[in-house]
Amino acid sequence: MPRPSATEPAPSPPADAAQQRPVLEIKGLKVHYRTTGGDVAAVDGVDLTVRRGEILGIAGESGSGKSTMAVSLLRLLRPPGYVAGGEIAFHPSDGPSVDLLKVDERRLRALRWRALSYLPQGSMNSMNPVMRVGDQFRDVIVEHAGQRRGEIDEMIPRLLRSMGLDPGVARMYPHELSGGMKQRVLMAMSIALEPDLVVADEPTTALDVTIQRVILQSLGDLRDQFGVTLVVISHDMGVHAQLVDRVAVMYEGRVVEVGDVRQVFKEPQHPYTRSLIESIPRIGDAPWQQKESEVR
Ligand SMILES: Nc1ncnc2c1ncn2[C@@H]1O[C@H](COP(=O)(O)OP(=O)(O)OP(=O)(O)O)[C@@H](O)[C@H]1O
Repeated sequence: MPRPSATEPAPSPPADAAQQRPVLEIKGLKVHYRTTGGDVAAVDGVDLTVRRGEILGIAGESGSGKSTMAVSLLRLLRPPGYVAGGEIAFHPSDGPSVDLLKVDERRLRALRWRALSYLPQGSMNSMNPVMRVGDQFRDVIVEHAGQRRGEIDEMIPRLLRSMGLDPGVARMYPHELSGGMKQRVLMAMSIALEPDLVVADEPTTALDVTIQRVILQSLGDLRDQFGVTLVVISHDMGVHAQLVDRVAVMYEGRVVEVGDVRQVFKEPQHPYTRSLIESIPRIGDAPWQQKESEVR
């Protein structure tokens, strides 16, 4: 095959090749915080691949670096944090690959919501209190995909229904919704523009147990119904046992173990993983045993 000349753009890979590429490849990521006592290495050389169509869990106790990694890959890291090294290759299904750490702000804005969505920790409290839910949807959709304006009124009820919410929720204000409803509204918003990847940081924290189950089910639906790839960050190993395909365990800024979730629960390789698994409260069947029994 002739090589493209310097003036000719390189041919894009065929669509099926793009589908087979991972969504995200993190290599040698280092993120530090400057403190008066010296630099803290919050993320200390992480390599991690997110495969297309999977739900990847990121586990680890508070302080292990999970959120720092999430905000870094979305380029939302604020001082005194800074990226000390590494690269994050993002491969959207309908565009060229980019290094999220180097891409310019304009391109990054174009990727947010459309290709890469983020549900930050505590995002339920980030909704605008004086705006109806439907208007908050419209804002996101119009700002990031103006040309779809005509479709919006049809899209919002469909998205709300897909997350098990009544379309009437669009007319409500955030204070009229429970925590679980708000979380589902945000999840519906996160997939409005059909992104390749959704990163959800502690999506079930601060919700009671029954609502947690509903949220986990809805997160699973995002992947099963919409084909979204998900990264779910949670300190709660029970969440990983019930939801994810693969889990990466972080400890002191490093990924100490990554693998198929059942394998990791069955035969944890790292002592830290073992201690995380042992710390799950057991009432009757343990969550990962439930998952296995559901398959049988
Ligand atoms: N603004 C900051 N200044 C200094 N150190 C920070 C700052 N933010 C986080 N850190 C440190 O970085 C490390 C990783 O924190 P990070 O919040 O990423 O962990 P986490 O696993 O997401 O925990 P949590 O779930 O509690 O947020 C911790 O040692 C934390 O103390």
